[in-house]
Amino acid sequence: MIDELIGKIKETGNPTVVGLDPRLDYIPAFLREASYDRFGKTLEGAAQSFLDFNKAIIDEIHDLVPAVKPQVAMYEQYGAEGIRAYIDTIRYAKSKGLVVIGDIKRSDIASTAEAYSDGHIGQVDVDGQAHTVYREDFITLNPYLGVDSIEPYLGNCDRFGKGLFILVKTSNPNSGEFQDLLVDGRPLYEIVGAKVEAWGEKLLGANGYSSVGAVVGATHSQQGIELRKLMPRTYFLVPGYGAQGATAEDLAGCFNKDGLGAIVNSSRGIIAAYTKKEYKADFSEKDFAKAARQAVIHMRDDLNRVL
Ligand SMILES: O=C(O)c1cc(=O)[nH]c(=O)n1[C@@H]1O[C@H](COP(=O)(O)O)[C@@H](O)[C@H]1O
Repeated sequence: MIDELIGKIKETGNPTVVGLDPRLDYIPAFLREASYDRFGKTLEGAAQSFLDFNKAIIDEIHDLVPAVKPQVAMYEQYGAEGIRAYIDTIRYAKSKGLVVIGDIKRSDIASTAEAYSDGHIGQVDVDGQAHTVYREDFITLNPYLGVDSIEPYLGNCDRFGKGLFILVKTSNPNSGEFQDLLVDGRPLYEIVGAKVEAWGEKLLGANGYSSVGAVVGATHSQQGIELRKLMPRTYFLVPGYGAQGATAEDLAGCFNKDGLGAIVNSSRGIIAAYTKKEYKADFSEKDFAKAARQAVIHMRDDLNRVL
């Protein structure tokens, strides 16, 4: 799967991932009202407004970016209806040629991980009848339980041509609480990074990168530089640009000299761009998706400036 992602990055000349993290707060009122007219102020009403919002944004950005990253929590909180919107968002994004990174951050013992893995990136069996369910291309994982908790996903990556992004150094302010602890004189995130690089060795693609990637927060620029050296074959998913305060300069060290090696996510900074003062003058609420397109162009140019 990493080669498909790299192909799309080269085709668009853009390492930007649009994070599809919808919240009712920034679904434009006209979209929410249209959905409530059909379904009332119900879970279905919320979920339908998310799907309408995502589709409009995907229509505007699919030619500009390689990938989208729906964050499952935003959908899951609305129950079955929310999950339906998550699945329908994945289907729609893929129908437009986008690579889909399902941000599900799962972690459990192997027998349970197998169920997550089969549902998201493999297939499930119903008495001899195989079904593919969520169909993300990549998913995010938490490695805290160790290699046996990751193996069920590695197997499905190989079998179904999928990929992973595994948390190594996260973008949040307290990520150092555990991740920076020194173990035999080495920070834990480095030990995890070396493991992720090793886990990916069997899934190397034609471009020399593995389908087993790492999440490395843009907010920790020095660690990004160190991890880039330590993990030459691992692609980085880099969140934290924009709404969390990281700049293009902060994350430049996550890339290799050839401009590959990392994709950078922005969620609120793109999908809620129309609410921000720098876009308000040019884009009304009705033009929220066009504002998102403009924000993607701005981010693409900003990233390419430092590559
Ligand atoms: O795995 C992630 O994508 C992730 C890891 C991390 O360390 N930090 C982080 O912010 N994320 C996700 O990236 C997105 C960031 O959203 P914005 O801050 O709105 O751009 C959210 O979906 C987070 O869940």
